[in-house]
Formats: sequence, C-alpha cells, structure tokens
Amino acid sequence: MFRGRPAMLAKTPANPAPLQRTAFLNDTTLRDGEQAPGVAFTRKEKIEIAAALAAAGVPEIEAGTPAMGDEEVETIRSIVSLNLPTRVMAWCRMSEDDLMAAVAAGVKIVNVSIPTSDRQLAGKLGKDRAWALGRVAEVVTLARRLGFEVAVGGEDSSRADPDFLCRLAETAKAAGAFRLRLADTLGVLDPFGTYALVRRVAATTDIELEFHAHDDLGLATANTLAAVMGGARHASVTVAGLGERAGNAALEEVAIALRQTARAETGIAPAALKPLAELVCGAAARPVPRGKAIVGADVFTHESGIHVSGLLKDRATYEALNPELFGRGHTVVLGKHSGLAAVEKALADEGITVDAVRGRAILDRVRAFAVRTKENVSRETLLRFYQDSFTESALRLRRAAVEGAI
Ligand SMILES: CC(=O)SCCNC(=O)CCNC(=O)[C@H](O)C(C)(C)COP(=O)(O)OP(=O)(O)OC[C@H]1O[C@@H](n2cnc3c(N)ncnc32)[C@H](O)[C@@H]1OP(=O)(O)O
Ligand SMILES: O=C(O)CCC(=O)C(=O)O
Repeated sequence: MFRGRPAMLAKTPANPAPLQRTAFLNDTTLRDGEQAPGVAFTRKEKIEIAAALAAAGVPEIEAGTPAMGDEEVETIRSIVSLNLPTRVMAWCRMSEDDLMAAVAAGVKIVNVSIPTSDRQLAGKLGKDRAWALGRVAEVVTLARRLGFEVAVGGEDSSRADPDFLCRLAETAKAAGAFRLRLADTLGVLDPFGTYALVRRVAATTDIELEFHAHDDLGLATANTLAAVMGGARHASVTVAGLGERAGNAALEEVAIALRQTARAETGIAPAALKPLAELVCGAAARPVPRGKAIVGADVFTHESGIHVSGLLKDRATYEALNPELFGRGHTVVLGKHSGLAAVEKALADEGITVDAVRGRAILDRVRAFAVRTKENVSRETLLRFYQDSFTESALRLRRAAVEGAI
C-alpha cells in the first residue's frame, strides 16, 4: 500500500490487441542529448549508455560528432568496438573533413547534415538551395565511396520549402543515401503540420524518412507520432527527451505511445526504460522528474481518494498503462487527497480493521500531516495515528462523559 511496496491491487486483463506496424528508432542521446546545456558525458558514461540502449532494444544510435575532436573520435571508436547489437552512426556536417573524422571513429554509418531552410542556408552559410543540392550530391557520393551507409540530415526542414525538401530527397537518394531526416530543428511544428509535411515528402520520394523533433512547444512526442502516421518509418529520439534547449522527443514516450495508440512496435523493452532514464539522467546530472511520463517515480502512484477507491474495486477504472509491463506496480500513498478507502486499505495491509469513525479520525490526521509537511504519510506515521486514535477517542469519550453528553 505504501511507496516502494509491491502492488496489491488486482490484475487487469493482459494488454491490448495485436501490434500491427513497426517504427524504427534512432536514439541520439549521445549526440543531441548531450547538446543539452551543461550536459557532458565522460567516455565511460557514453559507453555505458550505448550498452544500455542496445540492451533495451534500440536498433540504432547516433553516438556523437567526430568533428568535435580526438576525444570524441576515440569515444565513438570504443562504442563501435563493443560490437553492440545496435547500429552505431556518427553525426557530420556536409563536409569532407567531418567524413574523415567519421572514418577515424570507425563507424559504418554517417548522418551528413545540411541546412534546408533559406533562412539557415543564407544566414549561417551564405549559400542557396542550388549550392545545398550540389553539396548533398558531392558529400553523399564521397561518403558512399568511403564505404559508409549514408543518411542525410535536413536541418530546419520545418521552415524549408516542402518542394525543395522533395528535390533534396531525390538528390540524396540518387547519390546513394538510404534515408532523409526531416528535422524540426526549432520545434515550431504541431502534429497537423508535421503530418502534412511528412505526407507531402513521402508522396514524392521513396527514400526512407526519419523525423527529428524538438520540444520547444511541448509537442515533440506528439509530432513524432504524427510523422510516423504521415509516413516516416524512422524516429529520432533521446532518453527522457534530453537534448538541445527544451530537448527532443523522449524515447520512452515515443516507444510506448506508438504501441498504445498506433499499435506500432519498436522493439524496445518497456521494463528497460526506467533504469535507462535513471542511467542517462544520472550521467546528465538532471534527475528524472517524478511525474515524467513512463519513467517517473510517481507515474503509477495514486493518492486521490476517488481514484484509489476505484482502483481497489477494479484496476481498469484508473489504469490505462499496465505497470507490470514496465516491471513496476501501482503504489498507493496517503496524503491530503486521500479518502477513507485508502486509509482502511493501508491499515488492513497491517492486519488492522477500523470502523468508519476511527478511520475518518485518522484520515483527518493524514490530511493535516500532508499539509503541514508536504509529504505523504509513512507506514510508521500511520500506525502512530492509529495508536493516537485510541487515546484521542478515549479523551473525547471522557470529555463527553464529563460534559454529560453520555
Ligand atoms: C541542429 C543541430 O543540433 S546541429 C548539430 C550541433 N552540434 C554541434 O554543434 C556539435 C558540437 N560542435 C562543435 O564541437 C563545434 O561546433 C564543431 C567542432 C562542430 C565546429 O567547431 P568550429 O570549427 O570551432 O566552428 P564553429 O562551431 O565556430 O562554427 C560552426 C561551423 O560549421 C559550419 N556549419 C554549420 N552547419 C554546417 C553544415 N551542415 N555543413 C557544413 N558546415 C556547417 C558553420 O558555417 C561554421 O563554419 P564557419 O566557422 O566557417 O562559419
Ligand atoms: O540535420 C540533422 O541531422 C538534425 C540535426 C538536429 O539535431 C536538428 O536539426 O535539430
């Protein structure tokens, strides 16, 4: 009944109808995740994270940016040398030098990135669309000659002309790229715009499409789902949504939301998600928020009386996600919003039966405690309230007797 104890609520029928689609996840925790301000993984941490991602069933990871220098190159090499059961790719600019650094890093797959919006092409490179198409053809061709599998990263695709993205997709494919990443670099899209953009590009090219979201509007996961619905077979994600500015689409949210809402399988082991988030957030020195979807400590914890009363009668009344899928259970805590049913159940778990009058007296203490301390009531505190209730009611009875009420 209390935090940390195994679930004591009845089981619901096993989860859903058969899964029907697949989506391929590329985890970029070690590249875009590490671009989050102040986040800097050590080599050991990057290796541990890579291994944990592979063990969780992530089919492809973006392990870093070789152009950053020798330390990053060596770290990526170390990850490659583990021969993990995941594809290891490196992020490069649309540049020959970056490709040579990727050669040194030992990867077999590169993502070569090019700005796609006029604003970025002109504003940061002083170039135009024709130049971009030419560079994609040149650099992808070179990368293929160097033996890489090549994906093209379309930076700022969400602010680019969709017709230009279609031409870029064709150019990339003709030069030998297997995939185009449509990046919502500034996180400006909503799910409707994402769906329309991906459908538009998917309709004119048969290159594989990936969507890379940013969470500036809190829409990264929703947009990623919309992209998959629109025809992107690949989704770029990070653990706990760690990433540049407001972060990226969270691996755990995308994997589970796809499964729950689109019946799309990603091959990710749900039970691995919480330990994975703790590993990454520990290395990032950013604790997992308690309410973080899927992986937060409190996402299967219930306090409100109406919910607890319902769950105790039938778990399905307040359960959409089965915690057992994640190796977890429901936890009920006692606090300001508790009702009598929760108090009775908590005491029953201790082998104690109380009548409603005593139960409500204890509930009053629970609520007052929660307001005063801003904490839930522990087992020990509850038992103290229970013991106190004898003294208190004895006192009340005595007072009533003295006052002649009984
Ligand atoms: C949206 C994204 O997340 S993109 C990925 C962002 N990731 C990173 O920046 C990784 C960490 N970055 C770094 O360590 C460094 O910026 C490096 C090693 C990549 C480059 O360092 P520096 O050589 O010192 O360059 P600096 O960071 O000042 O500027 C970036 C350069 O890349 C160029 N550039 C930017 N995007 C691209 C691209 N897609 N293709 C080719 N060149 C590009 C810029 O024009 C600029 O070149 P300039 O100095 O000739 O103007
Ligand atoms: O071009 C890419 O590969 C995407 C880079 C990125 O992280 C972004 O645009 O947000």
